[in-house]
Amino acid sequence: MPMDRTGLLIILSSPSGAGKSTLARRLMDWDPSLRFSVSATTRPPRPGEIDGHHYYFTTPGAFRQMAEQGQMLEHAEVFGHLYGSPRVPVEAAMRDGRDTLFDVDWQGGQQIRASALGGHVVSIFVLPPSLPELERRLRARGQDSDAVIAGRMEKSRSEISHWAEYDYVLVNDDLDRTERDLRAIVTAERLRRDRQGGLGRFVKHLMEEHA
Ligand SMILES: Nc1nc2c(ncn2[C@@H]2O[C@H](COP(=O)(O)OP(=O)(O)O)[C@@H](O)[C@H]2O)c(=O)[nH]1
Ligand SMILES: Nc1ncnc2c1ncn2[C@@H]1O[C@H](COP(=O)(O)OP(=O)(O)O)[C@@H](O)[C@H]1O
Repeated sequence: MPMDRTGLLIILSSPSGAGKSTLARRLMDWDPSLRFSVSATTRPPRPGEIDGHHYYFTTPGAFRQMAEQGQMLEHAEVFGHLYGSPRVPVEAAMRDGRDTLFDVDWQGGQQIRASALGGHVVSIFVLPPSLPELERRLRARGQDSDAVIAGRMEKSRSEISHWAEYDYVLVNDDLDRTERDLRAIVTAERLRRDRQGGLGRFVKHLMEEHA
């Protein structure tokens, strides 16, 4: 008997540069059945970013229209640009029992928790080991101008101030260790979801099978 399950909603947030895109990529390599929620954004693409893979790059007008039509599960302004998670693919994944991974800021985290999707939500906040190390990583990534980096550093404190809203907080010092912790969280939360979801029916079936 297959177990009924609703896809898990996994929220990953951090100040810019703490490593959440890197961790998200590693998590997807570990489990290709995870679905990454590709966000729409009005921010211009960075070198190497692919439309439809990293983001759906769009205009403010088209973005606002999507939001007004209720096509966004959540949306927010971050660093002067609009970002949002398209609703339909998330609903489809949940129905199919596939887990969705979101790379969103704290505003997105709050809206996904509050959304009426009714699934099992787990939220993880990634902290840098220090603010100088955060800046070093932003520079090492080599994709943002000094002005953009300064803006992101300035915003890092307000993003970090939301850490306590999250179920788990990881300090991303050693990347391999953080990745292992993240996998452990996903594995444990899947088991909790099953416990709350279809497991009851499964146990009933198990007991009746040889009654
Ligand atoms: N609320 C919300 N935030 C998003 C979404 N997509 C990305 N973000 C956040 O926007 C911020 C900036 O993202 P990005 O421009 O890719 O920069 P990066 O985080 O430095 O790689 C990050 O905090 C992301 O988590 C989204 O769909 N909704
Ligand atoms: N634990 C870590 N130790 C050292 N460098 C890291 C670590 N995690 C990520 N990085 C590097 O820091 C930079 C920013 O990481 P990224 O995943 O783009 O952050 P975010 O998505 O949170 O903005 C990248 O160059 C990445 O390779």
